[in-house]
Amino acid sequence: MKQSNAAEKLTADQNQLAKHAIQVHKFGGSSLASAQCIVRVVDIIRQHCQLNDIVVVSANGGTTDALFALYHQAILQTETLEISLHDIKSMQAQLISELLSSSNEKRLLTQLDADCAQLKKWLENSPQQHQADILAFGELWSARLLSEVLSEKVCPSFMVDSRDFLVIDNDKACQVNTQVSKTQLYQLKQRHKLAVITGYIAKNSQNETCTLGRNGSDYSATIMASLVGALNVTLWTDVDGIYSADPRVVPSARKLHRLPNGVAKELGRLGNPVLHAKTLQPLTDHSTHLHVASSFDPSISGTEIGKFGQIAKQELSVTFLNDLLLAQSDSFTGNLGEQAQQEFSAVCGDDKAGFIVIHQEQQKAVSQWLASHDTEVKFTPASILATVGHKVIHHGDVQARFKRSLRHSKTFARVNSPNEHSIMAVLTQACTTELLNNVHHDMTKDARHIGLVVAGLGNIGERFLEMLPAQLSRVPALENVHLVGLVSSKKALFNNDGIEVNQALSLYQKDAQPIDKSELMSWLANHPYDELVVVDVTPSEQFSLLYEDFFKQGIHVIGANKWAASSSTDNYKSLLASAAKSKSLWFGNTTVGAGLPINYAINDLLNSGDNITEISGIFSGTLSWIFETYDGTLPFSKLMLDALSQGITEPDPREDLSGRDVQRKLLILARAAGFELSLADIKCQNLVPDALQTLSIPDFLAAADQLDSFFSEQLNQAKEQQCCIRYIARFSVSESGKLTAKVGLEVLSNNDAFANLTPCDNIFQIKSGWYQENPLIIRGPGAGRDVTASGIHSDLVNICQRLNTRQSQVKLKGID
Ligand SMILES: NC(=O)C1=CN([C@@H]2O[C@H](COP(=O)(O)OP(=O)(O)OC[C@H]3O[C@@H](n4cnc5c(N)ncnc54)[C@H](O)[C@@H]3O)[C@@H](O)[C@H]2O)C=CC1
Ligand SMILES: N[C@@H](CC=O)C(=O)O
Repeated sequence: MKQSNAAEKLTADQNQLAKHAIQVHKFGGSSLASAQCIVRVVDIIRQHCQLNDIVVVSANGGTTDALFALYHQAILQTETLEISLHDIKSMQAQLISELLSSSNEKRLLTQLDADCAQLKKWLENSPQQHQADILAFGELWSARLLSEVLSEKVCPSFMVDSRDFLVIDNDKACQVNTQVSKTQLYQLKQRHKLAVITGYIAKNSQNETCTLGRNGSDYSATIMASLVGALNVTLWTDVDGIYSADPRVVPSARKLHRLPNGVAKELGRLGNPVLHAKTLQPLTDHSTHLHVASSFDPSISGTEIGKFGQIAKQELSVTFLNDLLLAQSDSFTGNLGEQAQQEFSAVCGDDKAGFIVIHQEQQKAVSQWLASHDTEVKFTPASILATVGHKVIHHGDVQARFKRSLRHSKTFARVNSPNEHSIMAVLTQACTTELLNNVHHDMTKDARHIGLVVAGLGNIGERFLEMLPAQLSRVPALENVHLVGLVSSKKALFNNDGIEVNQALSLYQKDAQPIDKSELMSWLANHPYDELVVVDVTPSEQFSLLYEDFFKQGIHVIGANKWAASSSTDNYKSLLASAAKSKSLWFGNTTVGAGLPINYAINDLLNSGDNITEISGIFSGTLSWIFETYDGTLPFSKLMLDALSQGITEPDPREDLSGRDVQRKLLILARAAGFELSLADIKCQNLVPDALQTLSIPDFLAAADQLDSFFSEQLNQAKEQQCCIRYIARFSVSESGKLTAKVGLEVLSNNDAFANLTPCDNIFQIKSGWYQENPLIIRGPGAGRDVTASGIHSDLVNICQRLNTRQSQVKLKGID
């Protein structure tokens, strides 16, 4: 969940901090089914509630079913009534005893005795008259117990029987008398205490108990939210969100992290197992957000329902309703047809073709209605299969895809819903699992939405962003990638609805806000995407220290930054282990050789069973460019400044001249080849004189001519032997397993393979079991804006291809 606003155990006087923006938390029966579940709920309340909030509860799991069974036994006057009553009482008594201290336990057991005596009386004497009163005990017991446990363990709490304030004017349509209910609720509220209120039950205008129908507690929660103007309602349940299809039937269904209100309502109407048709009704007038979250694993972000921008509006889902009736009659055409659709809240209908689709239990009412119009009707068993999405009926491509996905099925008709959020196929046979899976696949392409955050908006980051719009529009694997974050060392811009890629940098300049590490991590931890990829194009060690946290959150990383991959052996191993544990992907092909596929080649040899014995070459684009160009005509320092202005050096060129950058690259490759070593194991020749090593970057650049005499001397000596100077990296492993690694300036014959590169090119020479006599050579541009940014794009495509084929993990009832 987004916030952790823990309610400490506070006395009344300490409660000045109680916040005013009320949230409603509703816990379903499965979340309260056992003492263990209730302890989990208490923990959630401790983490997520404050004293002004409202907690709404269903009956403890299984209790409403047991009360229904009691009621039916009472009607049938079966002999098992006594035993069943005893069972239900024992279950409650056990929960009380397991959860409460002895004095409160005694008090609640006495109340339970009294309740059960009353229950018995009603069951024996007048069950039909008291059906709702009988069912109401479930919520009553659940609320009473939870509020006692909270008072003992978390904060002062009190229980409210919703029949003391919630008035339903019309039993059938469950119309709330808002004015009366609101006034009475405010009278009942106690300052500085957390209210635990019964869901599912209310009273009618005759002051009798009534129920809000199956799953009515969700409806109770949203009614209460609308009465108190709550900002958020969280439905804590046994699933971790709403999926693009029922995940028990469609394994490739993916979680919908954000659903626009209208779409959620339509899903509820058309059979979504989590959302119920009435739940969203009370929330139409103001901007309350609804969350669906798992009480079995509150750390998983669930589904948020509310007002969202473009990306959330792109989501498509598929749902179905079986056991319906197709009713065809002349009376269902024209105005009368429209009237019939409204009268029976038809699932769908067509007033030109003359049919409506209704629930089976409405058959009698429909027949009677038609009899009064003296028309005939034909009823046929039917089902509907629908694709649901924001204003989906207006999307020609979705219409065409839906039609195509149904090409092998016998479809009676296709109908657009009047609210514009669904296209329904009416079938005269049941919708099968196979059909649902096929249509889901065709409609959603089992697509996963991938959020992209770019950190580091300098030389390479800027070029990466310039290339991004064209990449997104032409590479199929990037179809569902959304740029959602831009981060520099001081500021960040985040937008869950996506940052317009064509204006990314100007939007960043205009809207970015200062950010610290904890704000950054909090945003990243709460992103609403199936997957999040962070591209690290900073040169920052600080930023690389966040990788561990990224991996713990399941975030994927593409790094051009070399710090993490060349950090200490312990840290490197721990990063690999964290990434593996949370299935995070970590790509860093551009850390060595920019866009050249050197890391891929090494991985491939290793994965194919080859043994690498030697890696050597020129690994620095900067040093390649400088030494290939340096013939004594221009001073060395002039060439270095030139390389800096071309964007091929590190932000501080001393990283290159000191050999550190090459040392890191050699370490990265040796590790990729399967060897365990650290930077200290690689001898490094530093070409920066001591006097220049500690200067600021501007001071170093101003004093760069102090480099010249050393290099001119080295060059002249080499020339005398018909040779040249190059900065070379060498790694080798002997037959006995001894590792040797060094980077430094070497004098090479002018004919050497490393001596004749195009300036700025890198060359990598690999010897292995398979490439012994004739080594594998990879050569090409190894630094620069274009090649590095395109190398990062290549990593992004690779990551997205892998992520797109991943199945989402459905969590039901907290089972891993
Ligand atoms: N220039 C090249 O040819 C290649 C560069 N790289 C690597 O790419 C990375 C970026 O290089 P350039 O773009 O040339 O550097 P740059 O200095 O032009 O840009 C770096 C950007 O990172 C930002 N930054 C610094 N610390 C940060 C932090 N803690 N959090 C967020 N942002 C931060 C800076 O504000 C700046 O916008 C470096 O790690 C470099 O080693 C890798 C391969 C080739
Ligand atoms: N300065 C580096 C840039 C890439 O890592 C180089 O020249 O290779």
